[in-house]
Amino acid sequence: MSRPGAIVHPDSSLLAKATAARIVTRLVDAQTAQGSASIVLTGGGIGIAVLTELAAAPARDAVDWRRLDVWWGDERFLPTGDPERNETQARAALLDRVGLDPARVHPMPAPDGPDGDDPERAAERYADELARAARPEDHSPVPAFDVCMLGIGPDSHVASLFPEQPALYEEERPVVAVRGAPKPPPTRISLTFPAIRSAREVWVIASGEGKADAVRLALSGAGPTQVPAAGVWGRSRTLFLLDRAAASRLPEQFAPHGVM
Ligand SMILES: O=C1O[C@H](COP(=O)(O)O)[C@@H](O)[C@H](O)[C@H]1O
Repeated sequence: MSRPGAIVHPDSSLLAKATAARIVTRLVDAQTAQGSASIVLTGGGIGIAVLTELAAAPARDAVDWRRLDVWWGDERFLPTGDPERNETQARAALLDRVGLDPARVHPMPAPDGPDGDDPERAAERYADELARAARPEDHSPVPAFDVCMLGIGPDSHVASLFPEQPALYEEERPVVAVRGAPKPPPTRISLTFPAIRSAREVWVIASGEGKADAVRLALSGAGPTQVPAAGVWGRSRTLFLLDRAAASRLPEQFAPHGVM
């Protein structure tokens, strides 16, 4: 477990650009040290904006894209190609523009996949895929992701872990089906807290004043059942990457120097 830190950028555009640059550095470092790297993507407005900036970044090809595994933190359980799927948006923003190995891109299953309209079976299938990629040294049924990116909702949800929902109590399974999500669509698939905490680095990315209360609560020692974003951390590093508006109600101990 690592204690969270907060980094504040002047606006959402610079937050997206700076996070894209941070991804390049993180993945290059991991590939240099280990030979390959892994990343968990998030959906949502700022999550996709980061991928768009990464696609446009002059340094993007410092990453060896063929030696990268791409996973998702959550997915809206909608048919393949649906514009609301996090996968569809990530492919359009970045994945279709770089030279990834298709075998190393791991979208969460869709209802037109092998398990049909059964999100519980789809979640099990994704857990199996993660287990096959985990190595003994990961000490976990999922890989020790080099970076896990997470958006955060105004209600403080991360991935598709919403306040007061059963998925928050999951201690064994790395992936669960979520039914009755308060944000559409109601049926989703999500990594659980244990899977997210297997990541070496967890980055919670937030833009806009509408996220300021959720960010404040997440960094104030709130309980993860009420404030899911308070329950995520990385093995070596936990970062809240914020724009000034999302950081406008930070607890005092996180008040940044210089940027505000
Ligand atoms: O539905 C989702 O929402 C969250 C946050 O999205 P945002 O647009 O409010 O930033 C996202 O993190 C999650 O991946 C996605 O499925």
